[in-house]
Amino acid sequence: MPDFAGFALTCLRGDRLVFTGLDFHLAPGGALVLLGPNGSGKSSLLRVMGGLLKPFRGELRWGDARVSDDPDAHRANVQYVGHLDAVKPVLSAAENLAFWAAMAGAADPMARARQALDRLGVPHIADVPGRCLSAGQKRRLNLARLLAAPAPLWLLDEPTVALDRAAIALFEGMIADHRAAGGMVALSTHTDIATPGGTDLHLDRFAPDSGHDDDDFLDEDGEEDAP
Ligand SMILES: Nc1ncnc2c1ncn2[C@@H]1O[C@H](COP(=O)(O)OP(=O)(O)OP(=O)(O)O)[C@@H](O)[C@H]1O
Repeated sequence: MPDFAGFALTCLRGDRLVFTGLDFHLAPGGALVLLGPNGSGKSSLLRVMGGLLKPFRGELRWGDARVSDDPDAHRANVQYVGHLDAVKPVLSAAENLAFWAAMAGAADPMARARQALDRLGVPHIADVPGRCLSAGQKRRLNLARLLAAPAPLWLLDEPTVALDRAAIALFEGMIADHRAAGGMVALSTHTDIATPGGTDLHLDRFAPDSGHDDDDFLDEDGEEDAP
């Protein structure tokens, strides 16, 4: 499994410089915990890492390859679970997951979906339509996507929001297993999530300081890059 790293990353959203000069490195089995106050850029960095948002400056590398040379190949290495739930309301929980498993090329998507729901402790929601799921059940369903449609790099934006304690424990076990198999994870959180041996990355340390001439950035491209 290759390393994943970012160098001298600068992120601009709208007309706001969010972070600048940010480096990170993830080795196989590694975990990066993104910390910082509201608005410090945790979600933005996860989107940059996933190729959903182009960095204004800097570059990402997957092993020796520059991510910007083949963004589609990079997206195939990533499973991103964000704030907005991706649950289709008319499909059952299992059908929602089977869709993702099929997209990932699973031979038997429905079997994979049911296994993933079992692992998340919610086999009983398999036939429940997405619109009838509770917030925590939806979150478990989204996290089950990590198992139903596996990828080496997990990018997780506040993954434990709405989860009860039992679900958080299950989820921590999933992360440990993923890392033990050489997978990598970057996650943002405002709470404690057990990631033994993980590295904390404090986004507020990369906030543009008062010495920056922000006009240097805004003159070139004041707009946010499209995904
Ligand atoms: N779609 C967008 N367009 C323009 N600006 C945005 C957009 N999304 C976020 N921003 C801005 O980017 C900055 C960083 O936001 P981001 O969501 O990355 O922070 P965060 O650390 O994840 O915050 P929180 O802890 O509240 O989730 C904020 O100033 C925010 O207003």
